[in-house]
Amino acid sequence: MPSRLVIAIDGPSGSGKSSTARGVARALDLSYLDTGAMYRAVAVAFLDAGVAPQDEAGVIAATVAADIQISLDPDDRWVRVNGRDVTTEIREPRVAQHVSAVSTLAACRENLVARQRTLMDADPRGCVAEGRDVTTVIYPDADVRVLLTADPQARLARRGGELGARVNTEQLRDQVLRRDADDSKLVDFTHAADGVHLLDTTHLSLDEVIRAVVALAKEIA
Ligand SMILES: Nc1ncnc2c1ncn2[C@@H]1O[C@H](COP(=O)(O)OP(=O)(O)O)[C@@H](O)[C@H]1O
Ligand SMILES: Nc1ccn([C@H]2C[C@H](O)[C@@H](COP(=O)(O)OP(=O)(O)O)O2)c(=O)n1
Repeated sequence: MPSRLVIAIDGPSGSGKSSTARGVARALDLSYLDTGAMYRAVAVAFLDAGVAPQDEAGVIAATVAADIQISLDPDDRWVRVNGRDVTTEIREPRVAQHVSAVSTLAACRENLVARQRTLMDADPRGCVAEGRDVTTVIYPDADVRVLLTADPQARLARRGGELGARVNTEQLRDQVLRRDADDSKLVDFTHAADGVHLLDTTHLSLDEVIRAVVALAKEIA
């Protein structure tokens, strides 16, 4: 394996990106970047500032101005925006409902992509980063690039298992299926680009998925 290793993982909601990326980072002793947490943090920032989701100029201004601090430790996840800890808040349904207002604006993506590249380069050991455009836009030169997929039913069941009684069936479908449809407007995370390994996780356990990605990393001379 190279002395510095970069692993890029993309996929739709509930495909297992975060859990897989954290497991791989632990197994290979690498830093971990949750790029989606940054989109979610910006959503909190614009909502806090009273900006309406339809106000594109307002959402862009809130993105550019957002001071985002994020942990790169797979065992200690936290994110702060404009000085406030929003680790728990970014997982709330109101954030999932409005985060696509950020992800569907090219200017917001450009701003976050530049920060994400810098964060991926911060640790000399290397990094495992996950999101929607890590394999294609943020780090197309990554040593290992993986696109995780899973049937919609499996993804709904996984996200439902996480959120439990906090959401009803309609809210769950909005969080997973509507959000994926909106999020795919500017990035393609359903087809594997050239050189990207496609891994269907529908019938795999989390451990099996982690082992498959670690094996890909170990294949590198
Ligand atoms: N292969 C898998 N089999 C079963 N459950 C999984 C698998 N991968 C992830 N999960 C579970 O599904 C939920 C969503 O996973 P997560 O990693 O947050 O997905 P994503 O980051 O793609 O939205 C978590 O509760 C996680 O433990
Ligand atoms: N690299 C990324 C990461 C996330 N996003 C967007 C798309 C998602 O709706 C939000 C939140 O991403 P997150 O990975 O937390 O979402 P899931 O956990 O997969 O449901 O951010 C993106 O557009 N590009």
